[in-house]
Amino acid sequence: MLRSSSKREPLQVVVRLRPLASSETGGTPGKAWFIEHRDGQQWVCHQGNGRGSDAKGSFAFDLCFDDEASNKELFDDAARKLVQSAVAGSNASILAYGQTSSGKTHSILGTPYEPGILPLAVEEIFGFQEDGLRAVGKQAKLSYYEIFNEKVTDLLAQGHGSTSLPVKEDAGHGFFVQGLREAPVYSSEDVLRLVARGEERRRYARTRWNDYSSRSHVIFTLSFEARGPRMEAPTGRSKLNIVDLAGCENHKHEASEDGRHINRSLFFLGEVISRLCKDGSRSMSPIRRSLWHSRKQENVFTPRHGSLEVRPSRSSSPVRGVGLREVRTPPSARREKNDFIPYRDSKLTRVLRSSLGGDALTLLLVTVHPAACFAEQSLTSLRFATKARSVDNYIPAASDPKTTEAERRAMSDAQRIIEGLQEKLRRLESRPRGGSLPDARVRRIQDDPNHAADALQKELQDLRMELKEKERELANKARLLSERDRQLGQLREQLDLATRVSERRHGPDAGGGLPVLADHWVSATVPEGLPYAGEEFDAASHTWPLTSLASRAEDIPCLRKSSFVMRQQALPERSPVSETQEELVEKLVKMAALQINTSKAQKMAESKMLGEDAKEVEQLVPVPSNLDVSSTPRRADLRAPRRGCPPGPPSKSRGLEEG
Ligand SMILES: Nc1ncnc2c1ncn2[C@@H]1O[C@H](COP(=O)(O)OP(=O)(O)OP(=O)(O)O)[C@@H](O)[C@H]1O
Repeated sequence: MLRSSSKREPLQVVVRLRPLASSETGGTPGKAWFIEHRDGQQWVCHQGNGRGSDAKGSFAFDLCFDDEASNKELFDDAARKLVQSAVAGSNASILAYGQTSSGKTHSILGTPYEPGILPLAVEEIFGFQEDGLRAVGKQAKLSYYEIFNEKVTDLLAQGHGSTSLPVKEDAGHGFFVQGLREAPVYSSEDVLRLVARGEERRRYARTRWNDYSSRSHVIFTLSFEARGPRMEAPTGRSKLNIVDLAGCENHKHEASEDGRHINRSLFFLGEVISRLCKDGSRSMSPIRRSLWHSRKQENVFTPRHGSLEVRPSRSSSPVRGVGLREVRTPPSARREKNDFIPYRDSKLTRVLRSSLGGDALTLLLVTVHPAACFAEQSLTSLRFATKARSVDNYIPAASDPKTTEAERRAMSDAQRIIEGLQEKLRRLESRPRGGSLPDARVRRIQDDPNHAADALQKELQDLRMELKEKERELANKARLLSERDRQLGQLREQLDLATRVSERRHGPDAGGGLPVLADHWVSATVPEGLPYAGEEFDAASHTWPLTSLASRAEDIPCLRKSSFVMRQQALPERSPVSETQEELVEKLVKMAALQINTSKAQKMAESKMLGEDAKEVEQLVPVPSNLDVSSTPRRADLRAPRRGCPPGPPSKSRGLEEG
């Protein structure tokens, strides 16, 4: 029911073989894998090609890139459209998975001579318009963090507070990293500078197979907020995640503590993927699926060229010639048995929740090391990739204007609550009879098993009803929210209209929507020490000129000149301010205070990171929640804003003309 307005989008899986250096063959000659285009599909094939004991089979994928493919080709053919979708308003994720040294970081970050997916994506986002994202009414924020040994570290921040950040869950955001820095970015230079800074903190180490091996999962997130010309509150949000997963390692060779953590978190990732495979429909042909079911008892199945292949078992089989090449439960059976997806088992799967079975368009890039000595690990990666092809994500119909942000949020809330209840139900169903129940209940079951069974049955039924009730409640909530959105839209239209009427009355030269206000001082009760206070705020009189707001209009989207023009010279000496206008001013001042304070704080945090001015950062205080606005005209006191001045009372000598 909740997914009716979403579009099903399977995970897109692409495979890349990296070039093989002669020093890397590990004693085993040659390349083990090659790419073949056949039957309108692309295959990664093992050199053994199905013959002899070396045979590993072939795997079909959406796209395969051989060792001659460049990062640019990879980006153009596989990643560019996801990046564009993220800017347009859908969530999108690009995940790089593969064994250590298979080329994940090379594909994601690249080199100065061959930029990878990340820099190419940034170029695509900020470089396609002269005015970057502003031209399309978007603002972007960047976060960059790593998960190392189950600990989240903010790569953009410094100090103790930035390591071991908790991953929390809430109704509005789903899983999120608490306390993570989100830096506003306006150009590709901004992003790449911060990424370069983050890379200095990222954990790399020399391993047996890679001189510069990533020891952590690294997550780059660009969040986009859409804002209309007059609407200060964001009207839409989307995210682009680019994830460079740490490489899986073979325990025989690498038994380090880090390696074990990496393998464990990748195991949980594999578990989530396995549970999400509904029926393996993309990895299994109809013939194979029916054979699977008919031969369930015998368990004979090898994924090879989409056909069934019978192979002698490695282990002893009771039936000669019908061996157990792979013994697996069909995914559909697993799914029926247990609909619960274990996202909570690791931090990695929590933060990737929306990319796996969630609401993001997802590209899984699986990198393969072609050396024969890595054939087993490559095979594991290719099996993982095959499984991932049958995972479906559900993309909200972003292009449908009827699907509001509020509805989308309500839907994901509902989804989470349902998952929680399903988990509760599952636990209850799988609870061992007697053993783990409290003593009193055990006694009751022993005394009267029939009655106890009825009671448990009833408990189950109640839970199911609770689940249904919650679904209904959330659907109502979604309806209410969309109604509220509609009303908000109407109010905005009314405000628009009022502004236009005002413009007509006072003429365009009188300064747009609120001409009579420009000549007034707004007295605002703001706590002392507010970071912007020193620039435009008279701490002694607690007075803040609206003219300074107008001069900041360039920086503050809510005060863009197009929507809030003030030209003091053209205005009458004194004009009355109506109550409604007063209210409007109060709102604008509040919003401006929040905006200025936020951007200031972010800039200061950045300065602190650079170690430039730690004192100023300490002076940060919370944005005031109440601003008392009075409309007393005080033209004689008007002063022009003083950009870049240190905190303190403004100079009395400056005149209006300087504005
Ligand atoms: N497509 C490619 N073209 C040229 N060189 C490559 C390519 N892919 C990988 N390499 C080289 O192989 C080495 C290992 O690659 P990389 O560090 O990207 O592997 P990785 O999968 O990220 O490893 P780890 O998981 O250990 O971090 C690097 O020296 C890299 O430059």
